[in-house]
Amino acid sequence: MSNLSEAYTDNPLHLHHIIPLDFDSVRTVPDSHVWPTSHAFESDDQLSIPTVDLMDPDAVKLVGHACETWGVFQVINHGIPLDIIDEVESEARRLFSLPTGHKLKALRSPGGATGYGLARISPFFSKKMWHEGFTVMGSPVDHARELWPNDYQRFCDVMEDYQKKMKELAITLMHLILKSLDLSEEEISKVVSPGGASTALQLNSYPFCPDPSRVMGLAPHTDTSLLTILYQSTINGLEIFKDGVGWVLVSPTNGSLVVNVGDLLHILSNAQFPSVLHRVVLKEKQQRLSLAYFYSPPTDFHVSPLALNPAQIPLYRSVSVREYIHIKAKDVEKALSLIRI
Ligand SMILES: C=C1C[C@]23C[C@@]1(O)CC[C@H]2[C@@]12CCC[C@@](C)(C(=O)O1)[C@H]2[C@@H]3C(=O)O
Ligand SMILES: O=C(O)CCC(=O)C(=O)O
Ligand SMILES: [Fe+2]
Repeated sequence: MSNLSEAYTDNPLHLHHIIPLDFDSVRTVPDSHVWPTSHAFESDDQLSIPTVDLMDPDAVKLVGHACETWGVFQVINHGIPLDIIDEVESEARRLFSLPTGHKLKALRSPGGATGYGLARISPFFSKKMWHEGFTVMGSPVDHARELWPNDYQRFCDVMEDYQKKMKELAITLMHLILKSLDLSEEEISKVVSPGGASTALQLNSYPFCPDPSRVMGLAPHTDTSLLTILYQSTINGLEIFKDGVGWVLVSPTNGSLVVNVGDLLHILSNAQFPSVLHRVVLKEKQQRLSLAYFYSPPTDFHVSPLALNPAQIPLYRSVSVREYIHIKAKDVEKALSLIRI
């Protein structure tokens, strides 16, 4: 067993942690979705995460500094044509605007990884999130056929093309990031190779909400990946947690993509590049969409701290991607500390 989808089969979820609310029919927020209001919902909307121009000759240094100090940055001049992003967004809108009963035809199965449903972290929170997602790993044809038996090709073509482009960008970014850690080309090519990677594309929708200040779009979490490349359409909502500051809003900027450090890069960099805690709050009643692309090594790859100088001790034991997914499925909050030496 070595693909990402199979890595999730041993940790099946209960259906009530997969099936989203029937958002079409609710007029008020049900108690199951009301989160305690506290100062924690406040965020700093003045500070901004760094922006890195990928054409900048100093990109290696800039990317390294951003990973070290923020764990997240925006990229511009990333080479992803904006019309391709628009097409994915429009196909995602087509999917999420189907009636709830219809979307359930493509429901993620309890031991499955792909299809329509709640975020995987749902079981760890007592309140439900105001969110619905659709996970794609490679070809989405099986689920697309369930949704549109006679009209699934365009959705598949657009999703596959986007994943190809995202993979190229993820590889470019990984080279820059690992170079900034002073890894040799040989070491880099062990971690990053075009043929060998585990990847997933997550379409996120935060539906229209009658009372946005009482709900949580996506609860605070770190991503499991090496890195995640996120496109957020025009609506605010993404916040990252910065030590000493608190929650910082990441406003969408036209044409830029948000890159964040995931747990696997945290381990690989021996915590020099910490994975960033982030969440989505609803700032407006209107529906918000985002597209998250997760890039990781193959599931049988062992991740351990690299590029240590003689004075440094490894903070984490070696762990395969597959094992780390299992550990995180059991305890999302403690996963990193459970492999700490
Ligand atoms: C590859 C993946 C990362 C992810 C689990 C998944 O199989 C596909 C969905 C991803 C997502 C998106 C929302 C937040 C998150 C924590 C979750 O519950 O599902 C991430 C997962 C992750 O990074 O572990
Ligand atoms: O919707 C967003 O802006 C963030 C989504 C996210 O964090 C994720 O899919 O892991
Ligand atoms: Fe995330």
